[in-house]
Amino acid sequence: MVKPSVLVTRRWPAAVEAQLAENYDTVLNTGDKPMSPADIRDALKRYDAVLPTVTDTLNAEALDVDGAQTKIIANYGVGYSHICEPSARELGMTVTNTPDVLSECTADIAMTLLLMVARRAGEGERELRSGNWTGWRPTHLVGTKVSGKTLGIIGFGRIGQQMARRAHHGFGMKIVVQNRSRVAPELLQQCNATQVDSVDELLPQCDFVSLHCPGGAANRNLINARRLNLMKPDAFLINAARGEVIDEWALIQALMFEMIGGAALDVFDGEPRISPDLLQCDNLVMLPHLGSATREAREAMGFRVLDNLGDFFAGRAPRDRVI
Ligand SMILES: NC(=O)C1=CN([C@@H]2O[C@H](COP(=O)(O)OP(=O)(O)OC[C@H]3O[C@@H](n4cnc5c(N)ncnc54)[C@H](O)[C@@H]3O)[C@@H](O)[C@H]2O)C=CC1
Ligand SMILES: O=C(O)C(=O)CO
Repeated sequence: MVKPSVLVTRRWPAAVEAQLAENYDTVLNTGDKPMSPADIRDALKRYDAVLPTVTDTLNAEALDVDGAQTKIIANYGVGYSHICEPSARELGMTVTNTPDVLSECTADIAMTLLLMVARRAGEGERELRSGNWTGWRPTHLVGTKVSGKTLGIIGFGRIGQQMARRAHHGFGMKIVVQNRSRVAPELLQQCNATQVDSVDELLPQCDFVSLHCPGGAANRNLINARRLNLMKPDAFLINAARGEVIDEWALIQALMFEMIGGAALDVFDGEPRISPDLLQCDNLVMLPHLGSATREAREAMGFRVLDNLGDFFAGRAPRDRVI
């Protein structure tokens, strides 16, 4: 029997690549170079399945293909705002993602960011490594206490709920959530959380605000200059969602003029390009999109893609179909 042809756009964990090669006629991107929209368009004409990640652009231009061969785009990652939904639908392509298996690790990174920015850990490390540490003193790098403070979570889905658990059960934080739809009372009760009706209502109440909604056009600049102004002047903003959810220039202004206490980012608009202005902000912690970067999560994401492909090519509905 002829095996379906599969293109993997980046290197994946070895165990997953081996399994893919066994099950499918697999082409790996051994150089691990990001593919251009033109490369993607070409791949959509040649392979039964294309397996992209967040670094691939599958916008309307890339999906403007005549005679596409691809029937399934099985994304390696949970966020799929880099895939143009109307175009994929028009082409009749199935799109799947990899939810759940990375929720804990991504929440761990959001909690890491929260702690780092509150306790000025990035500044401390930079000082020490540059040889400028002159020793302990009562006024040195004094940060903000985390325990018992109020955390606002925007987007109370899988990762937002994991973040709430860590913050509430680990640090005794009070949790306030804002979600696009009403959250089941039993989910709120698990963290003694309260749901508010709008982002504007949430922001002024919180010492920390953590973003866990999807990216994409609908949430671009959800946190803009006006909303940054609604935050307490000593509050911190955490983003392990997508860069475009924050108006980056407005955030730079807020940080430079100390309109908020600080920010901590795992994701950036137009990453891996980083605005030079962000690099000037001392009250900012930055990580290079590490949310799901654990051996365990990255393998599980790959095996979840394999499950989705297995279902699809056996004629079953893939469990993680999103389009
Ligand atoms: N930093 C990283 O490495 C990672 C980032 N992510 C990002 O995290 C996002 C969330 O992932 P999951 O929790 O699995 O998704 P999910 O779908 O379980 O949760 C997202 C929640 O956000 C809500 N939402 C959407 N728009 C909203 C808005 N404007 N205001 C308030 N709530 C809104 C939805 O109703 C949903 O409950 C992904 O879409 C992805 O972009 C995911 C994994 C790793
Ligand atoms: O899964 C995602 O959406 C990521 O950003 C990378 O894990």
